[in-house]
Amino acid sequence: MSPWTDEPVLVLEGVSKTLGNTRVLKGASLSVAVGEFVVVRGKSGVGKSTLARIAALMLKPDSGRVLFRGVDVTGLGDSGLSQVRLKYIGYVDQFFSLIDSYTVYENVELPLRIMGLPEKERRRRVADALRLLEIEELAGSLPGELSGGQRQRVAIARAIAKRPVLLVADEPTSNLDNYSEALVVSLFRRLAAEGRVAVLMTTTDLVTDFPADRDMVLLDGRIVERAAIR
Ligand SMILES: Nc1ncnc2c1ncn2[C@@H]1O[C@H](COP(=O)(O)OP(=O)(O)OP(=O)(O)O)[C@@H](O)[C@H]1O
Repeated sequence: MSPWTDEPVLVLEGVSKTLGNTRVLKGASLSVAVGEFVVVRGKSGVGKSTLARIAALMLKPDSGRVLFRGVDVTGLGDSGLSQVRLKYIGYVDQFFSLIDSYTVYENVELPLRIMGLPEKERRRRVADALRLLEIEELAGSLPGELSGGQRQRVAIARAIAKRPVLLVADEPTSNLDNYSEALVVSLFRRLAAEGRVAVLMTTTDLVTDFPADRDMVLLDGRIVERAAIR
């Protein structure tokens, strides 16, 4: 049995965050366990990226607790947090953050190098991730040669190649055509269902039905069940 079967991977408890003069999060709470695919919807500017960055341990809340695999990580220093991120978290940000001088293959491989994986394992994981995102033919291309949607799929491939325990994807479908959006969403659903990962996805899409275990909305700094406001 997996050591964290019953324990949510990530718990946000009453998390608040002010950026500039804006109180973006006002006691937001959420939990995600391995096997779960959780969607957080919200209009532009409501704080989805702020929430995603806190969930990916990229940003600390002003108050509230962040538990990762049962441990309160709010007090951890930068190097402790970056160790946890490197080992356990895949994060897809809104800007893709690809390295322009690296090929698609090299971009997806980079975190695996930093993790210290042997070359054969790196090759296997990169090939798997590129295949799952249907971008094998782009392996030798540079990011500058790709469309926005292709770059987004590369960023998702890079995050899943790490085989993270927690995958945080901030608006990962915003640049995708309908086909690619369905591909990505069903991939998240499948990876979670296979019990390999806890997936947290944000989206500005308030309409589409996603195959999520929990469908939440970020509203006025808090997270509520979508069903409760329909
Ligand atoms: N560094 C910052 N300094 C001041 N205000 C900020 C900063 N970053 C974000 N904000 C503000 O915080 C609020 C939430 O931003 P955030 O990026 O989390 O929203 P979002 O829901 O992800 O938006 P979008 O869907 O447009 O990406 C916005 O009002 C934004 O203007």
